[in-house]
Amino acid sequence: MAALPLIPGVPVFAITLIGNIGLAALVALGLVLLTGVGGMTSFGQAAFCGFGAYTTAVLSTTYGWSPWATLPVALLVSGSAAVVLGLLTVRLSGHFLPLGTLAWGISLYYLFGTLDILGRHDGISGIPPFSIAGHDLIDPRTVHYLIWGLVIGAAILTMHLLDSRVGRAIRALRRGQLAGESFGIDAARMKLIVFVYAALLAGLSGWLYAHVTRTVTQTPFGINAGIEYLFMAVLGGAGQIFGAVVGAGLVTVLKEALQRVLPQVFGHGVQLEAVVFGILLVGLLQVAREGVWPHIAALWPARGRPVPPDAPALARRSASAAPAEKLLALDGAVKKYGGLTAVNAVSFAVGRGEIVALIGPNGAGKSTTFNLITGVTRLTTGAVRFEGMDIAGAPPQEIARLGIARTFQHVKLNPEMSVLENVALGAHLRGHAGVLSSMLRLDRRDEARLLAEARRQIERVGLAEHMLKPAGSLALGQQRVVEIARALALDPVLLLLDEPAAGLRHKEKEALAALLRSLRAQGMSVLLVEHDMGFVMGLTDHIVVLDFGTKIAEGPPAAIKTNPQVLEAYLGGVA
Ligand SMILES: Nc1ncnc2c1ncn2[C@@H]1O[C@H](COP(=O)(O)OP(=O)(O)OP(=O)(O)O)[C@@H](O)[C@H]1O
Repeated sequence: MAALPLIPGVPVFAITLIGNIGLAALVALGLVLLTGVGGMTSFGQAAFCGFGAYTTAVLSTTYGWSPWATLPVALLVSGSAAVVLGLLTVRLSGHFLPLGTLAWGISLYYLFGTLDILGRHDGISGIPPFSIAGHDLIDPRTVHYLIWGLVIGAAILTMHLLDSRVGRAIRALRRGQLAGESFGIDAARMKLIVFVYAALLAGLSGWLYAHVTRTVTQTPFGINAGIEYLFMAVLGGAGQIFGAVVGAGLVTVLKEALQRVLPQVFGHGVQLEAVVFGILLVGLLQVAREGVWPHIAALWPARGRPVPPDAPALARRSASAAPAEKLLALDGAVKKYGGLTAVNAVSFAVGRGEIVALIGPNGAGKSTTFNLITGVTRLTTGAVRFEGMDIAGAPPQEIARLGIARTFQHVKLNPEMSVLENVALGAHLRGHAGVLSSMLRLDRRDEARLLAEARRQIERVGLAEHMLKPAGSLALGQQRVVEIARALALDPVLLLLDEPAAGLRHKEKEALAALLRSLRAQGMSVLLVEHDMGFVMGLTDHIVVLDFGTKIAEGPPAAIKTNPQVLEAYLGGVA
């Protein structure tokens, strides 16, 4: 890219077109993060370009500021607008989220064309060009370096961000919030961060655009442009950083080519560009659903990550403040769903260094009880105490912070992320790196310790050979074990395992039981839901039996085995 303007014979028109690709790529890059990685669809991204462009246009024409000096203000305005709109929008889910972005995208477009200070429909012209030491950067060949320098810089910073503690948290959002929240990730905050980040890139693009074209009107900041940017991100390969550049290139070149070729074929009276453009894009997406970039990337061998080297261990949780208390105690816990009582006045306790099983037939209320403990569902009445503290009503992030880690009945890993990265997500609360330090690569020591911890936990559960594979490529039983490693990476005091042995072979079950015994010997407590009675009876210290939401028995395995009520209700006479 850098050499392009130096190559003799490359026409200025081509350089200008490539500059436009760069401008679009900046916006698409934000969308890659927002939509492709974070799973939030935005049609309104062009409006943030508008904030950047109009801010610098007003400051540099009306107030005579230098274009360079307006950059921080342009970013501040775009970023502040994103905070306000993000607070309103990112909490929406499903189709409400894109509809919300459409709504403010349209509103802002009309606002830009209505305000006197922004020149109404005529916009603002006479914007000064960039200049360095008295030399104006008017020639597309020189502006080229500025545009592409910023695109490449933004791509590198974004790449760093994605490959970090914060990046893992952002990537985890796409598969639903619960798994991330259960490991202390504040999903609402993460979404807002991504939203603002994408808006800043769009604002940067708008700022550049204003001083490159030197005229700003509302047209490039409307919904049409917003849709086009989204197309670029999706077509290039949503979620792929270089996809943004490829998508921006494809859409910009295709539009340009159609505008040149079609009038020659069909005459100037027929405007078919939009129709043909639409058909071509839909066709391309049919062929390459994941976008174009993965197909390009497949042309050369993937560079695998190495197994992370050893690093100093992360700090461990300090000992409990109230060791005399039972670790976990449910006291008359009730959960009603309308007329159905899923959990009916259930009380039981888990002591320190104890393995307790919660058993019962399907629909007995076991998972609901788990959800009450982990803050996923709110109690109707009753209490849940952890180390003597009432934790009923605390959100999952807070529960994780206290040292309660869980696995899920329906595995909630990010299948595209490696086993290592999934497990590292479990150690999120034990790291400290934020957005800026991640982008600037100042997080490497923190990151090395998180990855080394993830590696240790993966080795501990016996999955070392699968460490670098995508989690989705493992057998379901192994994925459950990955979830256990992820839970262990939190450095928990209490481990909640929802059907950990489901899908495991006999040998794997034995290994799992040995692991849980060794955790118990180290003082960890485990509460597990399990249908495999052989596994439960041989492992646990105490069993709680639920039926139709009510506790019908509890005691040591030997007593439960022969309890007539349990045999009647749960084992149905099998034993
Ligand atoms: N969100 C919900 N809304 C309405 N009813 C629910 C909800 N979640 C659970 N239930 C009902 O509560 C009861 C207990 O369900 P729960 O999933 O806790 O049982 P379980 O013992 O975990 O069963 P399984 O072994 O099949 O997972 C069931 O009747 C279920 O249909």
